[in-house]
Amino acid sequence: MSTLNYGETFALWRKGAGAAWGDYTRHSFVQGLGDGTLPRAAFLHYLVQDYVFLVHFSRAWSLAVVKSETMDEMKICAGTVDALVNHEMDLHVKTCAAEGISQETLFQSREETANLAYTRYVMDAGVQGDFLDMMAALAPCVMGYGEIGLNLGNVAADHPYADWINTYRDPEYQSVCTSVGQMIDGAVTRRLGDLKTSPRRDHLQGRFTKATELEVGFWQMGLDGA
Ligand SMILES: Cc1ncc(C[n+]2csc(CCO)c2C)c(N)n1
Repeated sequence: MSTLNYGETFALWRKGAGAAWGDYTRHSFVQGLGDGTLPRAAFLHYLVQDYVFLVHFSRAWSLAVVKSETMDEMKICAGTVDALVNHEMDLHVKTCAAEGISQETLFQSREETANLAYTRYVMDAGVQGDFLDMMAALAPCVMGYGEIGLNLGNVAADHPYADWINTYRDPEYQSVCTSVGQMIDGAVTRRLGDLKTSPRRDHLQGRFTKATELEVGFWQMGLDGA
């Protein structure tokens, strides 16, 4: 499985999350994206909420810049903030505009509880904890979408969700997952040595698993609110 090259720490956390990881990456929302049966209303509901999500996620990655201890950590985290603020959020605005959702509607959308819970959980991991607490809470988002993109595989150009799927299947996105995974491995070694024997192992696993569960809640919100 190509998730192997997302790093050792991720592999350990992914396994430790147990059933929650499959609930996230194989959620019925994801199956619907893959086979094209996801109702458009559910996708758009998700996209609008995801815009608000990305706003707060950018704030969280910015806090990770503050918590960085090396140039490598700082570069990856600052690069993610740049990608989110200057590229990915624009893409949401354009996709929504193409679907007849105005910028005004997007900006005024009400943040749903499942959405708020996830991003504020990640922010709090950083306020209360250190860089590793943040990485454990941020990793499911980055790596999960990479794995979902690979799982969904090659789709025809006229598939209704081809753009979405290809964004995450793309080698460019896959290499982001690899770099983030390497950076996390380095950050763990630097601070803890061997994660498997570290007293912080369970706490960090708890953060990763909780964030994974919050991703499940996010997909469910997309389906329920449509
Ligand atoms: C709910 C939700 N979870 C994950 C992502 C994916 N994602 C969010 S930020 C980012 C770039 C690196 O952090 C990626 C891939 C999303 N859009 N929405």
